[in-house]
Amino acid sequence: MARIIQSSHLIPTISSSFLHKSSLLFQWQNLSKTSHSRLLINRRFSTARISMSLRAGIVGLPNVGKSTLFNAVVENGKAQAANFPFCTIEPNVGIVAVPDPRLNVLSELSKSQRAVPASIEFVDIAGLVKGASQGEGLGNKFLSHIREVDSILQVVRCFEDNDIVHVSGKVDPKSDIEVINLELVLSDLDQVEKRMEKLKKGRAKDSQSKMKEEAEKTALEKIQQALMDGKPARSVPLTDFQNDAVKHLCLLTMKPVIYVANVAESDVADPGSNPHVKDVMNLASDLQSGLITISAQVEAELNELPPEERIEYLKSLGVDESGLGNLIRATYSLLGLRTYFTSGEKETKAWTIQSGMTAPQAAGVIHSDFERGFIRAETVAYKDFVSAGSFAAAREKGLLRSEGKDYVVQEGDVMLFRFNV
Ligand SMILES: Nc1ncnc2c1ncn2[C@@H]1O[C@H](COP(=O)(O)OP(=O)(O)OP(=O)(O)O)[C@@H](O)[C@H]1O
Ligand SMILES: [Mg+2]
Repeated sequence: MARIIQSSHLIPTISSSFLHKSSLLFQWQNLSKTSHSRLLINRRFSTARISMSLRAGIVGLPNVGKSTLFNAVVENGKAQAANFPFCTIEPNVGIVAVPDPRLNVLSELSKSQRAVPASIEFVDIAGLVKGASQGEGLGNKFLSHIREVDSILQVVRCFEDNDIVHVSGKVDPKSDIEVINLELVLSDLDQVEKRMEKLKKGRAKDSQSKMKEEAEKTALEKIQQALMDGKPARSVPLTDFQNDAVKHLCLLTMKPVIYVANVAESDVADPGSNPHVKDVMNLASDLQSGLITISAQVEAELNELPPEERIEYLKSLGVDESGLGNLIRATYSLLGLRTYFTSGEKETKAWTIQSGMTAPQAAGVIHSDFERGFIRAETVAYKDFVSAGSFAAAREKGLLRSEGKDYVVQEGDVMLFRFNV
């Protein structure tokens, strides 16, 4: 319930008529010469679920700074994006704007009434403990929360503080990371084995489903082997078809991970000198994952200060800026996310897609109907849009391309979708 209320904050123009397709269609501008196709000038619509916002789950052992980081990101999001319909959906889910200067440039050129940045949903997940996959702690419940996110930010404690209890008695990032990763691996293994048992019954009737079942079985055998070796599912090379076949399992170790080394105030200026951070760095690189160093505590304290005192505080720590903007941008790019824009008089909007998405898939981020009925996408590169000044001018100059369903959307494309539903 809270989600839906807050969604309407995020996209204030969603009204109850959104639910009625006919009225929704009525508002789309029909610029097509054929009576069936419509040209969408993206404006007011998004799915009731906030589909442009991908979810990053903040995961880690208890007491490592997850909530401190979450609160800092969310509070800062509010402060940094006064114009952004930012919201906390539930106490532990918050939406944060992704800073992007291109948005305002496009918005000014199109004389848009408003500019809506891309966003990431951050989810603060309760601490995992050893044995979680066997139901220890709050075990399976929290593993299921991780299953729902698109990517994982694994917070690793790199600060020493005798007053703050460490569940295993001492600060040891390598062991902490291993504990978490083992729980994720064990949970996936359980899931994979249950699924393999089911697949043995071979329920597929037609040849298409049989092929899919076979692909799933082959993929699961490979994944099972990797998991038994303690390796994540994402380390297994799979074909696109196999990947698709196992997607429904939402395996935890298939999700991209960024390690967040949470350091003490005294390490902010030179985190690399902290041996715990070095350990995390080495592991992150071995595990082909990203790494961000931040002090959740400093970020939380910065939020408490009036703006003029923030600069003083940062200076006293030997740094120029807060690490949060960086964290958000890094999360966005390390997760292979890309931005495309829609730009019109009503609104200029940045949409988030996964790298490699085709034009219909990108259209589907706005609404599933646009993917289903996709015909083509009028596309212009960001810099060409800026040099021409508008879609019409870009068309006149031959900079506007008409792209079909196989077109892979490029970073910064400005797009108009033609579709037929
Ligand atoms: N970089 C840091 N330096 C010093 N103290 C920190 C730092 N980050 C967090 N803390 C402190 O660590 C304690 C635990 O933080 P927090 O509640 O955010 O942990 P958590 O991972 O959310 O724990 P739980 O799993 O129990 O929810 C708090 O007292 C917080 O102020
Ligand atoms: Mg917490």
